[in-house]
Amino acid sequence: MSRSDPALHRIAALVGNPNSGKSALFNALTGARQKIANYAGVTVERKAGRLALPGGGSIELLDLPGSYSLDAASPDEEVTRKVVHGEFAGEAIPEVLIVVLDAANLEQHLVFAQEVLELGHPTVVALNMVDLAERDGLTLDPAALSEALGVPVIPTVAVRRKGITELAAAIAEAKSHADEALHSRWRLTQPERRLSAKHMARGAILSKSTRHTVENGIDRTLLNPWVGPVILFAILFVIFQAVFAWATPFADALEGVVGSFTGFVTDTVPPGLVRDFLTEGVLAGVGSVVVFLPQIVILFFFILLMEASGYMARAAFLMDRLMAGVGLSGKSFIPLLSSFACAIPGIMATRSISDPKDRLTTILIAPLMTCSARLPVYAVIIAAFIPPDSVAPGVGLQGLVLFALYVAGIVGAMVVALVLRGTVTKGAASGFIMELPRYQLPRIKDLAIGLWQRAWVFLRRAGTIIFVATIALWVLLSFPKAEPGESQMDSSIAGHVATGLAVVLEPIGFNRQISLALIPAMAAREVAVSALATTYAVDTDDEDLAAQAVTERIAADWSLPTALAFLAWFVFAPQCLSTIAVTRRETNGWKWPAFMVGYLFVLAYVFAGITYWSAVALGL
Ligand SMILES: Nc1nc2c(ncn2[C@@H]2O[C@H](COP(=O)(O)OP(=O)(O)OP(=O)(O)O)[C@@H](O)[C@H]2O)c(=O)[nH]1
Ligand SMILES: [Mg+2]
Repeated sequence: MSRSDPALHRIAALVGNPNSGKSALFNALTGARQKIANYAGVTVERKAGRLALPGGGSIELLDLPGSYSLDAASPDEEVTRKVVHGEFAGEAIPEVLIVVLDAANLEQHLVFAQEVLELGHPTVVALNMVDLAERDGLTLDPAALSEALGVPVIPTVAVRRKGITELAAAIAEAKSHADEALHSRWRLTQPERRLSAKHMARGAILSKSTRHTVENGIDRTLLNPWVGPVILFAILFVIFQAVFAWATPFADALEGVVGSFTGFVTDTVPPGLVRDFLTEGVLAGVGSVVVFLPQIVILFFFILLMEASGYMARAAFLMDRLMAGVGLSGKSFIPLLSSFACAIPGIMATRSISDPKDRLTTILIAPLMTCSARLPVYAVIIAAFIPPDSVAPGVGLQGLVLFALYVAGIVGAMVVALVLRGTVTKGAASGFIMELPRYQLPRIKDLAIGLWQRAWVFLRRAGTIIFVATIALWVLLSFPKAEPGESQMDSSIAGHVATGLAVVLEPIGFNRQISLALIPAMAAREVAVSALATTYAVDTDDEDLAAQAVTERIAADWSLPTALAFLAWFVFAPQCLSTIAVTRRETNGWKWPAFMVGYLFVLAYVFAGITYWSAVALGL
């Protein structure tokens, strides 16, 4: 299709990275004269408007979706590529391209700008958001940039209509050259574009404030390919140490409170069903979960701190390389990171991943990230079996084991991703460019609100889903009542179920208490802890023994290989129904949730088994 085909409209198009301000410029240039339709065959919006040119005449202006590259990755980018190449039927090649740059992120935005310029169309560059660049302490030199790019560069502030007239004039000027022959430029490779973007950005920046220089210096260290990951690893290590070291006094205090409640109920309520319900069901069960509140709060304190300070985006940037190694992009990092809180928001966050196979892979591995519901389970076993020793000054063994469990989940996820990308979700990895926010001192108030919200979510779970699941288990454990001389556990309904399950679970070292705890834990993982507490409380007639914390009962009752196998199980097992439900919703069917549950159970069983038998063989 020829550019001078008179049957077609003469058009100009706004292109640029996402969030550079294309739509804002589009609105400023066209005012209310807009038409919104869809591109043929795709759901991407075609936003067009009429731009009156200074000196008479007008041209149709297109607002294209943001893209990072003309090698289309997402449906949005595909539209941009087709439009600038004139591949859409009934759509002319744009006579003028307006490349929109974010002046505050110049280096990054210049990469795509060069790719557009290589097409050789008449082009104008809008250096947008100069107000934000100034706020960041950057003074830019549009003339130098224009020299380097070989096209006019117009500084603009779209939201304040600054530079709009100048931009329209430059578009009119470029349009008058539109009938000259195309002359494509030398094509660069992506790394070459990056390098020259760096030089051009440097040349266009006249001065920087000290703040900008300091931040760049910090980034040079934190984002250094060798030093950066070491620092990230060290930070995570400190976090997991703190989860144990700082929480202990608070957890002990909470345990004391639960203990005195139990004492109070035992003293005041006459023996019988009501007392058993309160002590064995409510206090032993729900109380055993609530004592983990300090650890949850400490973990989220650090996560919120990393988010608010701007470090989290840097961590994602560092992870991008690692992710590329297993066939995923850095885009998967944020969903996977959210999964450390809970897989449900994590899986929902995968909607931002454009490549469907990337997205599916990310959904399938999200449950392997250690969600906060697993923390109580890990913590209770670690407290029971791992002595609170120091392996080095300031390095506690318990924190180290917890750290190892988190790492095991991550490594597991990466290996699974690698396997999936080579088999069920085969395909090439897509590229990823991310904007790094500025560093900020976190505000105490925001942190406090964030922590309060997390703590409240946890307590609400304890009061609802965990409470209900624990009480249901208590009922199943308490009836029918045992004959004198029989154990309550053996005669109860739950006991019979456990005996049935033991056939499958005994080979991997699980005892009957564990078999029983795993079923209600499908509702929420923390229930495993409350279920164990209730099971042990029901299973004894000895008041003193019943009042003991679940940690002590487990320490006395389980072998170390069993405890380790239980931990290994929880690293992999798909232990919560809500995750399965959200996977069904996000993948539109039962196929992928079924696949996910299947592979996770197999991994959990195999790894728990391997752990158990290795530990037994080592004589632990
Ligand atoms: N301060 C400032 N903000 C701007 C400027 N131009 C745009 N913005 C804001 O930047 C944000 C992104 O602008 P959009 O116009 O939506 O960006 P876009 O390039 O169309 O983004 P996509 O359509 O996602 O590719 C909006 O919140 C705008 O209000 C500017 O010159 N200065
Ligand atoms: Mg837009």
